[in-house]
Amino acid sequence: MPDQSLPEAPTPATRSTRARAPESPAPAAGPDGESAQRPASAESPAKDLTRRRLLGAAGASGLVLGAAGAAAGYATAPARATPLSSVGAGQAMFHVKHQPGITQGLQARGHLVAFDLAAGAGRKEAAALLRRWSETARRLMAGEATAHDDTDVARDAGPSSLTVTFGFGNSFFTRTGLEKQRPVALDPLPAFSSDHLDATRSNGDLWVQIGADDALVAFHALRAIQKDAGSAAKVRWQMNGFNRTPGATAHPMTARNLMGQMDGTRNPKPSESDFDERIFVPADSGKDPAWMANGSYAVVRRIRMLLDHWEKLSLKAQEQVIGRRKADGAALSGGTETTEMDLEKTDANGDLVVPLNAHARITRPDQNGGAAMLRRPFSYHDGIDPDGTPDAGLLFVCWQADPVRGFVTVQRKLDRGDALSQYIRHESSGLFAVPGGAAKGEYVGQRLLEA
Ligand SMILES: C=CC1=C(C)c2cc3[nH]c(cc4nc(cc5[nH]c(cc1n2)c(C)c5CCC(=O)O)C(CCC(=O)O)=C4C)c(C)c3C=C
Ligand SMILES: [Fe+2]
Repeated sequence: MPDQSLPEAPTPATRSTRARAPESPAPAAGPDGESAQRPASAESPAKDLTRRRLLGAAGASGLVLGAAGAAAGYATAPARATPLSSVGAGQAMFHVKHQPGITQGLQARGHLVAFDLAAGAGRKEAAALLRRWSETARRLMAGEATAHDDTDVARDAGPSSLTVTFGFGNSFFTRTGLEKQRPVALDPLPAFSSDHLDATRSNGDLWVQIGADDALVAFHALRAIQKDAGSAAKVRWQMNGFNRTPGATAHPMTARNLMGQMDGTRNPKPSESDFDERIFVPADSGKDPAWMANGSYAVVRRIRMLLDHWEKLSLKAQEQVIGRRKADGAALSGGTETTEMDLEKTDANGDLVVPLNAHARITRPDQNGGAAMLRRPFSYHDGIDPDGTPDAGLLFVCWQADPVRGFVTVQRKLDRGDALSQYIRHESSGLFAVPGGAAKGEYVGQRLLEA
């Protein structure tokens, strides 16, 4: 399927009521020369530039649309004179080779939600649901209203880089009688000794990841997805997360987590030659079902950070736990954030400067038989426990072509002796098969549900 990541030039039929920014600024370079905060996009820089120009042209040519060009649902809106900011105008495409929300840069706001099919709902109801969800995702990602009963929550905000991503859990295949189509890769994750998992907040038949650079846009999408579920599926669990707001700082480009570390430095980059084979299922993997071509497997872990404990450590001790400097993310062996870590370097006493159990040492692909994953997390904060402990941490979402070769291999290693493990607690877990993007006229998962 062709890469359809470029939006079409707006026509009266496809126009949104939301105005475009005159020109979105080019993203500042991240450590890899791409923007870590905005497009860590799989689009080529040329395409991305073309897209920005297109969006810019729309603004420049006065495409500030009112009732005449309105999308359904906002048809009675008065003419809109206020152009969107570059944040509001950011737009991810729905009809793309790989579902949106995997290679895009981190978004400021995220919702993860798992659903279980209702009693009596099977393959037919699931297909109808995925069709409704896909249409809602397509519309909202384009900055349009929902097809019915839009709540108006996001009407002034533009797409704000909204992405909606859909996945299937192991139990989905039993519920729908599609056991023969269940990927082997969806076999349950092994238990790890450090797990403190809450089953009620783990797994689920269906999983939806929503991300946007505006909190109202993200909530609007969450609510629409929930309402679309109707009587076919009910929410099993739901989690809210956040990242730094785009534009808040030009440097560092790599986001920080709630422990204060720069997190994401060594993520695989779309520009690397083995990126696709590490992250996405090929058409002919020999082990995945055909409907998973161009898809990926998402491992989701709610990892609480034991911040009271962590924050008592000295800066030096914190840096030894990770093996990188807190201020600039550079390896303890020296240089800048992107300087290759020297695993052999010793100090005057002959001790390794990057300790043997440092998190950034033991998670490296070259320490794990090449295992790699694309980490795309959200931080979370769900309030403060009665004893004053913050319920905060990382909604760790990682993407890979093979979860056993990726997440499981690395987590097994971490379980055996990661310096970070005494400062975190894995509280919930999910593994989902995320099919490739829907072609025009298709819905996500159609190749599974209508095979
Ligand atoms: C099983 C996989 C991983 C879990 C779980 C995990 C949790 C976790 N990590 C941090 C902070 C950092 N992680 C960093 C690097 C890093 N972590 C993983 C995997 C898991 N992390 C990998 C594969 C890597 C990259 C290794 C490499 O290729 O070199 C870093 C260093 C900076 C960076 O490269 O991103 C930090 C910091 C936290 C806080 C956490 C749980 C809460
Ligand atoms: Fe990590």
